[in-house]
Amino acid sequence: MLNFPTHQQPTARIIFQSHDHYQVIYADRSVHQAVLAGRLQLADTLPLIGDFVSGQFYDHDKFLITELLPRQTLLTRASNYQEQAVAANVTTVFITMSLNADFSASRVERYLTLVWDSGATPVIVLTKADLEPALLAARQLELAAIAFGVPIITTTSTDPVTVQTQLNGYLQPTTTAIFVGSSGVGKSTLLNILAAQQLQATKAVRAGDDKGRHTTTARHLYYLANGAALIDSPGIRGVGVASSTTAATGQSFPEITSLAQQCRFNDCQHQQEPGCAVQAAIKRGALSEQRLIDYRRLLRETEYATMNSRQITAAKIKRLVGNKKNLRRH
Ligand SMILES: Nc1nc2c(ncn2[C@@H]2O[C@H](COP(=O)(O)OP(=O)(O)OP(=O)(O)O)[C@@H](O)[C@H]2O)c(=O)[nH]1
Ligand SMILES: [Zn+2]
Repeated sequence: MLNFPTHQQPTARIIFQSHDHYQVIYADRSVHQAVLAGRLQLADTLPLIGDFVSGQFYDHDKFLITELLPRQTLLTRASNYQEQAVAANVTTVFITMSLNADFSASRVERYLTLVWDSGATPVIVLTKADLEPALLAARQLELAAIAFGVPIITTTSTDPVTVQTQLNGYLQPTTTAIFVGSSGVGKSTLLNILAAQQLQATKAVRAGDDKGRHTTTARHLYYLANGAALIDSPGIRGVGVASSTTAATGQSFPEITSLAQQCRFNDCQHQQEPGCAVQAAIKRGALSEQRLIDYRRLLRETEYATMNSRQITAAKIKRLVGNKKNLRRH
């Protein structure tokens, strides 16, 4: 039997969700199609993958979800400045990054913020060590400098036995782990090794798929034999963890960066400040206003990418209040 919270009504766990279609698993590992009771459909907080719910069976084996049980943790990400829930009751987040093209220490930093915010514990997992043996030591060192004691595991799918021994220590019967990371870094591959069976069809070459391989498009929760739960999730590159930095934004807009050096104030926001060289350039037609708008948008996105959810909300409110003040002035 799986390790579920006890409750007076039958308790199940959500292992899949697509719009209003749910799948739940029972403590005896039986899987059932499920729907939300009408009352829950209108609630502020909808059940999501990883949630424990209670309810009752109908039509023999279908499950009616009538109550969402309290969450221990909630993993979210920022998407279009909106906080978006990823999974509930996750205890361990494997921040998965490949040692080749995908590698970025600053992205790991942003993932770490997301994970600490959620209440779960992070573990950094580097994949594809076989592809970049020469870079391995330097990249491990680079990460160690920002990890502050968070475990760093190095894996290669060419050595599945070592993958299992390295990761099994983090997979207790009470664990719910999730793999997050860009598409193609090898999350499904690790999951398959851990489950020692094909849970996700990795590398399944399908006609019409130009990448020639399966891509995870929906989140699923799986239970391992020992009772540990694992969630596979689609790549979340660029969603809440934008890969560009504020400095990189400046590099993409060199003309604005150089104009800004002529602004009267060092911290000029190029709005209505006196002596703003950027606004002056727009007035005389040397710079398009759209360019400044694009610059601001990207700057904002990269700022948000480094903030936690509370900071994002605060920044949004500040911006809103600031805008209202500006409106009143005109
Ligand atoms: N050389 C090498 N290839 C790997 C390794 N791990 C995974 N791959 C390959 O990388 C490709 C992508 O692996 P997946 O496991 O599907 O990646 P994913 O992170 O689940 O990707 P999404 O489902 O798109 O999020 C596959 O062709 C794997 O065989 C590794 O350690 N070494
Ligand atoms: Zn300015």
